Amino acid sequence: MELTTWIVSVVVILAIYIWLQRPDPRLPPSPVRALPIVGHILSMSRDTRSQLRAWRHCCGDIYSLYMGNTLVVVLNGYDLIKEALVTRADIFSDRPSLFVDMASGLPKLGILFSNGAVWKEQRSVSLSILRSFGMGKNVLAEKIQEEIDCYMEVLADLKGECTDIEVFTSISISNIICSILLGQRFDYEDKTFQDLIHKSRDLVSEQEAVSLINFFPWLNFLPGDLFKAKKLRVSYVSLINMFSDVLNEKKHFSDSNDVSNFIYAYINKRNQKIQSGISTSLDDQNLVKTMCDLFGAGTETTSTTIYWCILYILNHQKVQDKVYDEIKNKVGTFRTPTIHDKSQLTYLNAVIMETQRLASIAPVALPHQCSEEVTLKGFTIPKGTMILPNLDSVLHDKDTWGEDAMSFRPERFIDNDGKLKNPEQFIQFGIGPRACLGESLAMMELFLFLSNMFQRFQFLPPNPCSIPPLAYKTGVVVSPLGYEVRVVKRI
Ligand code: HEM
Repeated sequence: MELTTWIVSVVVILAIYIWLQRPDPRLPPSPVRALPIVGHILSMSRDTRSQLRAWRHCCGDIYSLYMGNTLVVVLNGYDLIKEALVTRADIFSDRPSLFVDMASGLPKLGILFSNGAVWKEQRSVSLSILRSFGMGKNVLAEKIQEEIDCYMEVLADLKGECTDIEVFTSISISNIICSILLGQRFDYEDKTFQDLIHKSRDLVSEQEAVSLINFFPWLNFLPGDLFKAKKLRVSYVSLINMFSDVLNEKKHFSDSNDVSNFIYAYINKRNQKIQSGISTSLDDQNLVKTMCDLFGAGTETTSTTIYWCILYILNHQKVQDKVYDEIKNKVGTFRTPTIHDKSQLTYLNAVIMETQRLASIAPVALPHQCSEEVTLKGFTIPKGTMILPNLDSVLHDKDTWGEDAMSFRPERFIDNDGKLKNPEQFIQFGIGPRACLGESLAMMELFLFLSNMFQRFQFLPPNPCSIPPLAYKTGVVVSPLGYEVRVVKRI
C-alpha cells in the first residue's frame, strides 16, 4: 500500500474514532475531554477529593467521567444527592460489580455488594439483630465497655511515651466486632486474631491499587502482582475461610434459645423462616459474607475517626480542656462514663460530630449503580452507570456550614440554648436505603471510647513546638498520615 493511502486510512480511522467518542449532549458534562482507552484516569490527581471538588467548580453539581470505557456520574450537593439516593432510591440503590467482591469467591452475597432480594433480606435481618443487641440490657454497650477497659490499660502502659496509636485503636475496634459476631473477644496476642487483623488490613490497604482492575479487567491477567490483585484475593479468601471455620465450629453448639451473638441470632432467624415455610436467602454462605462485610466496614471506619479526633485535639488543646471540664462536671472522675451519660455530654458529642464532618472519612461513600435509565437535572443517565455520591461536597459545603466550613469548630453543632443540633446535611453515613448499617454502633463506640479516653488521659503533642499536621492519605477511608502523641494519665 502506498504511503498516501496509509496516511489517508489513518486519518479516516482517527476521524471516525473521534466522532464516535464525541460527548453525548444528553449525558452530564465532563470537566475535560476523555482520552481514548484511558478516559479521565490520567486527569485524576492523587488527591481525589480535591480533584472532585475542583471539577464541581467547573461543571456544577453533576458531571460525567470515563474510567476507561466505564461511565461514572458524580453527584454533588445535598439536594441532588438526596434526590437520587432518597427520592429515587428505587433506581439508585444498586451496587456495581467490583473486583474486590469477585475476589472474595462469594460475589453478590452478604450486604455490601449484593443487590435485590438478597441484599434486602441480609440487610434487614442484620439490622434487626444489631438493634436487638442495643436494646434492653444493651449487649453492645457492655461489649464495648469490656473492650475499652483493655484499651485503657494499653494506653496507661505507654506511660506518656510518644506513640502512634493507630494500630492498637484499630485492633481494639476489630475486637468489638469479633465479640458481636462470634460472642468472644480475643487477647491482643492471640495468633488467630492477629491473622484476622492482618488479612483485613491488607484488604483495606490494597484496595486503591486494585481499583484500576474494576475498569481494566485485563490487568488482572498480567504476570506478577503490580496491582496487588493476587495479594488481595489471597487475603480475602483466607478471611472468608477463617469465618467459615468459626461458623462450622459454632453452629453445632447453637441452641434455639441462645441469641447472644450474631451467628446464633442469624441461625435462629433462618430456622424460624424455614419452619414457617418462608423461602429465604439466609444460608451459610450469606452469613459468612455478611460477617466479613460487618468486620471490614466496621473496623477501619470507626478507628480512623478516633485517630482523626485525637489529631484535631492535638491541634486544638482548648477543645480538649473544654471536653475534660464537661466530663468532670457531668460525670465526675470516680466512675467511668457510660452510654447513659451521652445526652449530658453535649460538647463531647459536638466534638465527635465535627470530627466526622471535617475528616469526612468516606468522601464518596461506596459506589452505587443505576438499575435503569433515568433523567436527573435534565440529563440522561443510562442503565448500569456507576454513581459516586460526593459526600464531601455536602459535609464541607460553605452554604450549609458557613465560611469557616474547613475549620474545626465543634460549637457549630450546638444551638443558642446549648442543645445539640443535627442538621440534615450531616450525612457522613450516607443517606437512603443504602446508608450505613452500623451507624448506631459506630456512634456508641465513638462516644464510649472518646469519653473514657478524655476522662482518664490528656493527649499531648510529642513536644509543644511540633504539633502533627492535619495531613491525610486517601484510600478506602481517608486517614491521617501517621503521627505520634503523648498519652498522659490524668486519674
Ligand atoms: C464512623 C464510622 C462509619 C462511617 C463513617 C461509615 C460510613 C459508611 C458509608 C458512607 C457507607 C456507604 C453508604 C452508601 O453507599 O450510600 C457505609 C455503608 C455500610 N456500613 Fe458503614 N460506616 C461506619 C461504621 C460502620 C460500622 C461500625 C459498621 C458495622 C458494624 C458498618 C457497616 C456498614 C455496612 C454493612 C454498609 C453497607 C450498607 C449497604 O450496602 O446496604 N459501618 N458506611
